Amino acid sequence: MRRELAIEISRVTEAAALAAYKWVGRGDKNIADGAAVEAMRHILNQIDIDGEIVIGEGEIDDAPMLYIGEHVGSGAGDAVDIAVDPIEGTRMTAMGQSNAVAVIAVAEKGMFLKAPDMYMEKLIVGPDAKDAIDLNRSLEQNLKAIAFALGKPLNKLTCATLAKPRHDKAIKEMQGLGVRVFAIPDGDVAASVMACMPDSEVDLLYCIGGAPEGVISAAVVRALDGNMQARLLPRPLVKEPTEENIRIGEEEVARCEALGIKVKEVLTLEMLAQNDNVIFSATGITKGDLLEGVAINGRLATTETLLIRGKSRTVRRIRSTHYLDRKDQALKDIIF
Ligand SMILES: O=P(O)(O)OC[C@H]1O[C@](O)(COP(=O)(O)O)[C@@H](O)[C@@H]1O
Repeated sequence: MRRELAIEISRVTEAAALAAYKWVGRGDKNIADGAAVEAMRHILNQIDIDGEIVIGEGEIDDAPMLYIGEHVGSGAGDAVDIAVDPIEGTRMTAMGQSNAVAVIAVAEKGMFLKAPDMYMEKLIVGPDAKDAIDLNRSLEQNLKAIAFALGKPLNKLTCATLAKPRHDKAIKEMQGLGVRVFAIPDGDVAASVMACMPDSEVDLLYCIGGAPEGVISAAVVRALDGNMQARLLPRPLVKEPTEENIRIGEEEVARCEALGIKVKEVLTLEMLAQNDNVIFSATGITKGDLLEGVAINGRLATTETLLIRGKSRTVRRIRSTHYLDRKDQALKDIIF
């Protein structure tokens, strides 16, 4: 992938964040998501790539834009696979809460696992603990191995997770071992980035979240030389085993089988993102632990973007000032 593509990709998440901002705190996550999707697609189609969405907004039947299999870009240039989450934290956006981001990951063709939209158990660490994780072992064994690799006692270890009832037991267990737990309401991609960033106080991420978010996280883990292991979990193993959830679970297993993936089997980082020639871009929508949110003052908007290019392992923080009246008309129609 040509080097300049990274900068062009950062414009995609900037546009999505600006579009989402209009809907921050307005209570409708679907409208917010729709605006971010439209903005993302608009900019993607201006870029010289032969891109295919492999992690997106769903199948063609239920997602009019950025559906899985959709081709984006001018068709000229690098053939790439693209994983998008136009709003990672739709509920936070709708409720005006912190930590919502727009994210995208781009890789060479065929490098991302085409994971179905189901739950995924994820364990992520940064470079210094990359050899310490094994999802076949217990959480306690993993925490001890990570602490040992980092040369610190368990009570100096910090784990990010999602504050969901399904994690109550794990959170209690970790806290019982003395581990400090940051349980955020939503948004495990940003937390995954923090687990791998050299200047972050988060040592690991452990949670059950979305598989699409897991693949996007794998891209950034790859780029930052961390490690990740994961397991796809059918819905009844995560939610109440109601009739509906059992039916969904059976569909998920069938999807996985069709893709040649075994549910509940440990997936390594190499299976999730096959090499580190990836581009990852995230722009803050609302202010968060990782990024500043969008701020608009009259015709001026500022955004903060984290842009990571795996090949060179360059991490850029880009603070942009946008003169909104100079944007092209199609983008203005989405943003205003
Ligand atoms: O809301 P659930 O079902 O617990 O799913 C968890 C997933 O939802 C999120 O918290 C938010 O995702 P969206 O905003 O894209 O829906 C993800 O970060 C996480 O992986």
